[in-house]
Amino acid sequence: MVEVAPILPQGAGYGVVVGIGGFFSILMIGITYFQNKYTRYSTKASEEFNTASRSVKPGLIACGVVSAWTWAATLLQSSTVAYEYGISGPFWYAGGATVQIFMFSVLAVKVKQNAPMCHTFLEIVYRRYGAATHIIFVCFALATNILVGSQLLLGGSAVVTSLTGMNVYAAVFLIPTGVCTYVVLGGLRATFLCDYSHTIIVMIIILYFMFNVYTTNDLIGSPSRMWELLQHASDLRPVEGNTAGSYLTLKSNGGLIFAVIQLCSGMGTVFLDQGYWQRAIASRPKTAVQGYILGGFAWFAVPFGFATTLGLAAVALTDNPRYPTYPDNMTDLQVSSGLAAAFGAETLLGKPGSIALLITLFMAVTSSSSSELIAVSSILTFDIYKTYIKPNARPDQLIFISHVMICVFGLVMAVFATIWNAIGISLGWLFLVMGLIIGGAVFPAAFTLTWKRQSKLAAIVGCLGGLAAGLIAWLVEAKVYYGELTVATTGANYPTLAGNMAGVLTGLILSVVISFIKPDNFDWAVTRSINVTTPTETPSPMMSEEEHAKQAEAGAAPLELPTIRDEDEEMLEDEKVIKDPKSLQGMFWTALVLSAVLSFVMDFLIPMPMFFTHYVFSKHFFLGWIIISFGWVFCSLLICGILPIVETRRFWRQLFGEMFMKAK
Ligand SMILES: NC(N)=O
Repeated sequence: MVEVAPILPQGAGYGVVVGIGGFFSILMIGITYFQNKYTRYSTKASEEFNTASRSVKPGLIACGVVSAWTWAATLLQSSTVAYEYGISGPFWYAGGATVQIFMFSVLAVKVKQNAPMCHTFLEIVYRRYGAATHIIFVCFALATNILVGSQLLLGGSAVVTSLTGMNVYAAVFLIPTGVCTYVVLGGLRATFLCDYSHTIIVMIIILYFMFNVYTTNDLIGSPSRMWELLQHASDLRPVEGNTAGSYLTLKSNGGLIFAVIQLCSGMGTVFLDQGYWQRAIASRPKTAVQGYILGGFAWFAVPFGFATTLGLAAVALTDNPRYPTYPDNMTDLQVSSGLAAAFGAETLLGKPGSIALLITLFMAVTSSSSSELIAVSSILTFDIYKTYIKPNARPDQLIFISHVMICVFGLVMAVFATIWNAIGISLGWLFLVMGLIIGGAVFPAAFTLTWKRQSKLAAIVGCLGGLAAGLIAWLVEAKVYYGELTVATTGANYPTLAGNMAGVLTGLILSVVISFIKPDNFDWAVTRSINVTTPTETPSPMMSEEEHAKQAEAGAAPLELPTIRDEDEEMLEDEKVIKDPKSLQGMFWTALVLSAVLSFVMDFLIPMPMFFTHYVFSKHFFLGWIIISFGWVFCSLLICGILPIVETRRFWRQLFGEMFMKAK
């Protein structure tokens, strides 16, 4: 696919993919051993495996959100839009996909109020609307996971292949193998711990690139030199639709179109991805909102910092003899495959840069894949197996099915990525198109949990009408505007913009109009009773006293250990909150106001004045922009790296005491 010779040997590709995957699997065995021995959360309990016992604190939730939302595309497509539109690309990539995480904080608190014991958002659909609607939503949810999962592998494998020459199909199948292993071993909680390490590594490598490019590199080395090189690139290759063709302006028509696509598509890929619901379900009730607001804030820095560095470096260095495609420009396929970042890293830093990129990309792909794997496994276990095949399944059967489904979905992701590779679908195409396929279900899904007036008819017609409108608008626009339907025309800006907007907005309009004509008046008590039909049937996420006694005989820790006492206390506190959903009403308003204000500031107040005034960044303004990007990445590192340790410091102190001093 790519004419540029790989800079690294094939062994580096296999080493990273197999070696790091193997390392994390071994780490997971260790974590699982200590979790089962020193805490009450047993990975053998299906509640713990799939919901982390609904006990995770906000720092780790924020980190998990960042990790799930950091795709290959977050690094690659953000650099592509930096390459295509200049400084506006990274801003819109980040701003256009952060607000959905902020908005999800509202759904997170609503889950705790209206369906606190659910495992998946689809269980809420089933209980509220019945089987037909449930099956439609399951199809949308699985389509979302398949599109996202295969897109992760498509982007990751393209760059691994470009950098190392590793066989692309080997990469596609080997990347999920290690992830499947560690997710099967550890379940959701242990996945959070791997998310933690992966996210920190990604952020440290982003800082490594940023410091190199903006402080020491011989080709750039300072913001002011980057500004000069971008000015020069604007003269050589002016950007159509940007003020004066400049790479240094937010007045970019292409950038703005991308922003709208990103907003619509991101709503689908957050609201319909069980991975984000799973993190809300795993949160402690009082802190779910914090987890999502902090997670959104922290995630912004990943594409913003990375693409403002490597994407812009690729623009600045395209006409440098060290650039891999020199003296040519990148081909459209290379750009669309997300190779701007790879070429930028290679030009700036040679082999060390390529290795750093390979590692950060692998971390991003594996941590978001782990989220997809356990999300789909929950859907297939609870929404298909338990709902339609074996309603009285025992916990050990549920765990077994969860394990099998993780492996099944790992294979499905790889098969779809293989298909995209074989038929010539690139990361950029898939990224722009996937939102229009799933967008119709965004608002019907959100309203299922938040709006008691949405009727069953409105939910169904909203989803299917949105899907039809999205597909029609997309294909008609491509045919009318370009005169033919090809991969190139269907992946272009205007058709994908039309499709994404039509999908999401039609779903919204149909759901609202139909619900107003004939509204439902749903009683949330019905969804609050999911999985808690009688007190004795309440599934315990913790080990029972008997289970614990059995484990204690086999060497597990006794129940009176401080770690275990604290876990019991937290569980009791959370149960009280869940029994009184009104106690979360303050959190709901906080989430609503914060997400609205932050979204407005991020996507309107900051960029629009610069867009409408056609402002081109001066050297000083660019310097300020870069300083902010550094500051933001550091803040994100604090949120994801330090906060989870601070909020669990008591646990770690007790755990080490129990492990090394045999404290009782
Ligand atoms: N997760 C995204 N949209 O990068």
